[in-house]
Amino acid sequence: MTKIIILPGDGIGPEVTREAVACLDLLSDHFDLGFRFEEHPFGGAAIDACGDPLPESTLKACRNADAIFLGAVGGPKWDRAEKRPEAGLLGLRSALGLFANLRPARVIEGLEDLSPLKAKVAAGADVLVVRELTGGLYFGARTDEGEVATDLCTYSREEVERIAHVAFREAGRRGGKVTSVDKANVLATSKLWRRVVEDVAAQYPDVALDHMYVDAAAMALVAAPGRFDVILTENLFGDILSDQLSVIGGSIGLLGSASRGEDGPMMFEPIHGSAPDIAGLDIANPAGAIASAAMLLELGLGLPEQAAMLNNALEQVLVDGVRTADLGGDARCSGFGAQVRERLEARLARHKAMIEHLAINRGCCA
Ligand SMILES: NC(=O)C1=CN([C@@H]2O[C@H](COP(=O)(O)OP(=O)(O)OC[C@H]3O[C@@H](n4cnc5c(N)ncnc54)[C@H](O)[C@@H]3O)[C@@H](O)[C@H]2O)C=CC1
Ligand SMILES: CC(C)CC(=O)C(=O)O
Ligand SMILES: [Mg+2]
Repeated sequence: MTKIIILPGDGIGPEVTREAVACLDLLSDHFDLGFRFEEHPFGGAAIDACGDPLPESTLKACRNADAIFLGAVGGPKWDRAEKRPEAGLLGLRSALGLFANLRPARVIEGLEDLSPLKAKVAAGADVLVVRELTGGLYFGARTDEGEVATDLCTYSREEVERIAHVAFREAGRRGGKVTSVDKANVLATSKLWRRVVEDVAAQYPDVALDHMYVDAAAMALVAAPGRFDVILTENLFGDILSDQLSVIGGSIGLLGSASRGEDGPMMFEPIHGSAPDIAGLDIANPAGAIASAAMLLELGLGLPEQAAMLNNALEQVLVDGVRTADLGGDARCSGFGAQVRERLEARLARHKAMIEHLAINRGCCA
């Protein structure tokens, strides 16, 4: 039995999560993977249920899970809540030690028209953002004295080292290049970041390293996304740059992500938020959630064959021209999910036929 904790959250979170989990369920049935899905309150929904965005029971279930899947949290309903839904998300990432957040983005071949960039600029763009997830401004001390407020940004050598190792290892498996993004012309934390990244780079002679200031990197991402392979950056910069990067492939609704720590269960979530402006309308794009489910299969559970099947089915739906509103179409969230499962079922049927064919042949030869 494989226990997968589901945190649908708020806004479009439950809508996109439903589509992704249905894909996982289909694969579990076909391959007899024994997935058991356990849903828990989280974010605004948990505030409504018990006054806490991260209830103790939810955290306990996550700690004991094989993998965690999250929709999204937040929304205007809780803007004035004593503890906001987003505090639950930061608390969960921190409690599970999920310091590394991987956000891959690419322009799919033949789908350059989805990019707002010129086809020539977009072609071949394939970037992995490795975002530090449990340090920096989001986790520093805050003060708010009414007319003056502060947020403290802190990074230690150890925090930079461990995320840098993740980025260099990923680059070694991909295009062999890390671009470290900071603001080392101004910020002390960025100066430390750059020194430590240089030190770690010395251990990876086959991976090229360059540095960019975050403002120039934001510009280069839209001017020449093809120059990047792995972007290594801190929490705030990674949050902002990955939303920007998502548009290069078409829409924020397309991107999934994986978060991991030194050990323990990994967490998977689309990079978007709860999108209150479209919640409840069944028009959200579930592709990012489904891509996150594929990452869960591959990185969380070590099932690359099943992950590839799901990714192929997802890509085929886009190649076939099915588009949700964010991509200029009129497909529904549920309809898009159903189309992915239809393509997936066709692949599973072919897989079953192939296994039966091999079994018959083996029987003949025995
Ligand atoms: N991981 C999480 O749970 C995150 C939560 N949030 C929270 O979500 C709430 C809304 O934040 P926003 O700044 O509006 O960011 P957002 O990512 O929710 O939405 C930004 C824009 O993108 C669109 N969009 C997002 N996902 C989409 C999808 N799957 N399909 C089609 N369109 C999509 C939305 O309609 C909106 O116009 C806030 O409370 C914020 O704190 C924001 C980012 C991440
Ligand atoms: C609460 C926020 C830090 C969530 C977010 O925007 C993200 O992780 O992408
Ligand atoms: Mg974000």
